[in-house]
Amino acid sequence: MLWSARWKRRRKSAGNNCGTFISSRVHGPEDSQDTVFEDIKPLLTSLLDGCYNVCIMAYGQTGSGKTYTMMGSQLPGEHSCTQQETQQGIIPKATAELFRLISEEPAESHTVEVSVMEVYNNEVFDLLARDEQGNTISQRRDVITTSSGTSQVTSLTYEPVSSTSEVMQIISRVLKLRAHSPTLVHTDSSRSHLIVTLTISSKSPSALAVGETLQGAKRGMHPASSPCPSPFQSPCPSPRHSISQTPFRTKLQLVDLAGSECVGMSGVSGAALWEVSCINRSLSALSDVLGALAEQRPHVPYRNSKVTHLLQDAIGNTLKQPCLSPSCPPGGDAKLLVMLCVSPTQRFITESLQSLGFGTRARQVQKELPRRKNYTLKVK
Ligand SMILES: Nc1ncnc2c1ncn2[C@@H]1O[C@H](COP(=O)(O)OP(=O)(O)OP(=O)(O)O)[C@@H](O)[C@H]1O
Repeated sequence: MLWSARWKRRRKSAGNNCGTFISSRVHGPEDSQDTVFEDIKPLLTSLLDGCYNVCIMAYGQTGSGKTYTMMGSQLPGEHSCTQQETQQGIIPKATAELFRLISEEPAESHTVEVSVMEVYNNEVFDLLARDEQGNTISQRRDVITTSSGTSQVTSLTYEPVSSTSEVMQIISRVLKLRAHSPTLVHTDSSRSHLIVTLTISSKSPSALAVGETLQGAKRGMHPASSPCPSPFQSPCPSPRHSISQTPFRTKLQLVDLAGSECVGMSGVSGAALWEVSCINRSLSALSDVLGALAEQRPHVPYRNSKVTHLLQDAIGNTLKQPCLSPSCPPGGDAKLLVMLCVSPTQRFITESLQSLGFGTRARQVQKELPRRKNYTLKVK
């Protein structure tokens, strides 16, 4: 597991006393969206190899820049192309990179489907559901644990997509359904966790054995006999196609978490108070899960909250179909990158320290979890 911290652009200079925290990478206010994305890019190659599910999540207090980091500063269509590209966040950039990688593979070797969910007040909503007239609506769904121990959202809508613009059009359409409300800290605060999932399926693995090997060599893959590389360096060798006739599926989950919030500062009351309580409880459940993984406790409380249950596979479970490569770790892997968004102002020092504490906990997760559980987490 790896985490990066991002300081939101500050209006005026403000000191911080967070020097005792060690991070994998810290981005300052001057760092562009492109620079931030350079941390993400190497993760994406693993998706096509079928070795890993990848999850990138933004965590931080309300108003600290999670949506800006994940989505960018405006929705598609609001500005000129060039401006749009430079200010795009991780979701559009990762989607574009994924389709670029797919374009280097043999034609029609991979298909992609998108699903978009929000977790609001500890309930999961499918934002791609449609009513009888075909209009997009938000529909409540259940999360279940399958017999193989993985989590699954029942009746979730998946839309096939073949380009970045298609994905972004879908996202911009459904973002209007996401719960937002103004608080004293942030005038357009997201009140839910947003989860965009791109599911990548191999279409015809048996027909691809030769082409895949050539593409692998082109992309500089390691020989099949070498050990699986670090999750943030280069792709895992993928002899899966030539060994297995079974298509594989991997998931890229892009998560914009709702912000942690101090009720006194955000000045909410009534229904909004309930929202804050649900947000804070789910974030604390996420922290508990990381704590349990870090301490290698036999029980990890994934089911204490819908968001942890939903992200169970991404945080610590195996791929549904373990990688058959002799060089991959048994049971497959999940790769999780946590982007910590931190305010530079002294006023929010308590919240900033709390966010950095979350990152520290994420880093404490051990490299190898007990084999009995059959999963592995990578720590850098
Ligand atoms: N790195 C940055 N550079 C410039 N502007 C930024 C940056 N980060 C955030 N902002 C701006 O700060 C404001 C709050 O950011 P954003 O909406 O991303 O916060 P958030 O963490 O998602 O908040 P919430 O959890 O309440 O939804 C937005 O107007 C956004 O454009």
